[in-house]
Amino acid sequence: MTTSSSSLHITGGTPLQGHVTVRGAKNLVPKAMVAAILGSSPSVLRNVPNVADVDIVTDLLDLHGVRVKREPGILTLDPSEVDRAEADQINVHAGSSRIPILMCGPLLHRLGHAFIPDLGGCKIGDRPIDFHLDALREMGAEVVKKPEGLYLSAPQRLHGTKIELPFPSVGATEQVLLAAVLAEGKTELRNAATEPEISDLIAVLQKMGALITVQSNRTIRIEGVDELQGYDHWALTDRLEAASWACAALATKGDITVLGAEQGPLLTFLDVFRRVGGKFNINDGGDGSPKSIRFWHPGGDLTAMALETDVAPGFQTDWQQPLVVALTQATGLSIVHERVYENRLGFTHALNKMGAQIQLYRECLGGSTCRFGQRNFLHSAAIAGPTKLNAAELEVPDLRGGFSYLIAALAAEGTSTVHGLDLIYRGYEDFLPKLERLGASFQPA
Ligand SMILES: CC(=O)N[C@H]1[C@@H](OP(=O)(O)OP(=O)(O)OC[C@H]2O[C@@H](n3ccc(=O)[nH]c3=O)[C@H](O)[C@@H]2O)O[C@H](CO)[C@@H](O)[C@@H]1O
Ligand SMILES: C=C(OP(=O)(O)O)C(=O)O
Repeated sequence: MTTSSSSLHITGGTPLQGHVTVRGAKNLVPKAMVAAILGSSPSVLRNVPNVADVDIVTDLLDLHGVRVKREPGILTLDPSEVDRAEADQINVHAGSSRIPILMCGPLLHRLGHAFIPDLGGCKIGDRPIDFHLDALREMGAEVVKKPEGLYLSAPQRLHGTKIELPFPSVGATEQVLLAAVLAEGKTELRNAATEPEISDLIAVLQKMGALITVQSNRTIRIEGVDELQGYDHWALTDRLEAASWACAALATKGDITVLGAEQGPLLTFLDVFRRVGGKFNINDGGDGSPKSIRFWHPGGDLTAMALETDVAPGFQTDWQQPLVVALTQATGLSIVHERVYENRLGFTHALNKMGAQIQLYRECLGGSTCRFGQRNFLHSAAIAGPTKLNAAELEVPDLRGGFSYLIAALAAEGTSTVHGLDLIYRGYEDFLPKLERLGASFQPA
């Protein structure tokens, strides 16, 4: 049954089987919406999922005078009357998403000033925004921090500069792109992130008329132009959601076909999935049918493995939590070294309550060192398996951790209760109807 309750009783033990459709990426769509502010004509964005960040950014754009028309899967964004919004109106969205910080460049270009509320997003580390603010200052912005949020102004047009990020941050790379495309002169960004969602944002900006050169050494060169047009763009599919369903298939001994999933952005995940013992079959749409990837557990034992999360093209940190649930069912000792966020393994305590054997370490396990090794964070895990999982009472800690608890409850024996499901709507469109169609057994708590 389908429910909008924020707590569920979930009865495990049934392999998930069937099809789910995955649409545009949570980590691209809201940013492409922000990019529309830069255009001097309307933009059209397609393959848009119903996730919370799209609602939040729709409202923020609306507050700034961007007219957003929503049809199923399609947004039309008209920025012809961009205007200032009051801090107290914007602050309705304080603490709800990470996207508002990316509005700095576009609002500075259009209005000369911007107000940015406190950011939200998953509590998986400190998540500072120093790289963002340093880059904006270097481009000529003035930033004033007040208790209610950040006030930015650019008395003159932002200007190009040379920036080197201390770490290839996704958000800071996007910040520089969105600020540099209309800046005066050239920007050189070194140590940039290269996630597929960034390539897709660059594709959006290129359609708008931006001059962006991507080099092979994490350097991006942007030559500012005087004007950008609107775009028409089909958002890339959410590779993070696709991988989550793959892990659900593996952990529940199921068989799930993810419609919309594409091989390219999932290459690294697919390699790990195969090494653990999962099977997959890729339909790249060559025969005219929709693109999809079928993921299944072939029976027999899964294989423990060591892996480290990393920036692209490495193993994406957002894949880590769902995979850990599957690794509790693998034979032997798996090692997971979380190198992107200092605090993304806390969700494993609840898995241990269910019967998993996961030990956390402050050291960098798995071969390489990272920024967190000398700083006392529990950022490596050793997972002994296979372990039978038993039902438990669970509270969703964050987006991926929450989906991981759903998987764990569906793999466990007995009926679990999962609270705080609202957080999962940040990144998983219609996840309850999808689970229902896959044969999951649940009811409102
Ligand atoms: C909305 C969105 O797209 N979220 C994604 C984005 O988050 P987000 O863009 O916030 O992640 P970043 O890549 O910026 O963060 C990576 C690391 O850099 C650090 N850092 C970042 C910025 C900064 O100014 N200072 C700083 O120290 C962070 O604390 C973190 O340890 O990329 C992450 C890494 O792929 C993903 O897990 C998130 O799903
Ligand atoms: C960490 C994530 O998202 P956000 O950056 O929006 O918190 C995520 O998608 O797993």
